[in-house]
Amino acid sequence: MKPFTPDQHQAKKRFGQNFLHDYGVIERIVKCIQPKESDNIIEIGPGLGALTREILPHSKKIAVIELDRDVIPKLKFNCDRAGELTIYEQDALKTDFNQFSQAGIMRVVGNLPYNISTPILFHLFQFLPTIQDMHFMLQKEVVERIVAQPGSKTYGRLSVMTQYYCHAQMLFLVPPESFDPPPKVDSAIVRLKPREEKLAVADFELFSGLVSDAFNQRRKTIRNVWKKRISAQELVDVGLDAGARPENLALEDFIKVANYVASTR
Ligand SMILES: C[S@@+](CC[C@H](N)C(=O)[O-])C[C@H]1O[C@@H](n2cnc3c(N)ncnc32)[C@H](O)[C@@H]1O
Repeated sequence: MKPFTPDQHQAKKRFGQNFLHDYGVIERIVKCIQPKESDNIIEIGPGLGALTREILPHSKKIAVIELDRDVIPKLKFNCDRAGELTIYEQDALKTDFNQFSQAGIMRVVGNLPYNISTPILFHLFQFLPTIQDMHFMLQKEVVERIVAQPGSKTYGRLSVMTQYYCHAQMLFLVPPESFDPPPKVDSAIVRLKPREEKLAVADFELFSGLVSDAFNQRRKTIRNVWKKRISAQELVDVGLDAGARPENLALEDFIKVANYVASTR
């Protein structure tokens, strides 16, 4: 394989560019992904190809989505079999991922630009029926929020909504020195597997709205947070403590409340 030359490009802050150069970390990510020849891999933000060039020897179908057109020639230069890559020079946030599903169920990977990682996750949640799994490098705090359980400080809207869609697992931490330039934060790899069985939510908009309202006022009790939607007695009737705080409710509790409110309209 060609030597990797990540110093060939001046990183652009506005694109969240922190290029991975730690080979040990790259190898560990590839081991976690376990790419197979028949996989339909979609990489978001390949940059200079640190990950791409290590996945290419394993998989035949790789599509990459990169917003910064200046890195594309360097990405091609760094990859031994660049001709086998399908390159989309576009914004992942505006990409219709259904277009890739003709090549089979997708495996989405990427060392995401941290400034837009949450919007990218919510964008991808629209395409879950055609996604097998996702492996992302994100800011460590974001991964902690994704996998957080009720009662923890980091548990919030991102935890509930991600866990509604997916099983989430933090795989390992990555220090700033593994990147060039080093970010100001620690990073972590997360694996997201879409739930095989969709959870029974009667009205998704209502559920999502109740979750947002709850965590926008996380210090209040649920009786107060939702007083216009459901009474304290009704909360007790669905099996909840009306004096609990949103951070103490499990995903299933939010669903119970949402389905109850939906049934009373
Ligand atoms: C953190 S860097 C990772 C680069 C490379 N994968 C690596 O690990 O070294 C994020 C990459 O995402 C690209 N990017 C930023 N915003 C994007 C967007 N909206 N859509 C697609 N790619 C984007 C950046 O240009 C950059 O190449």
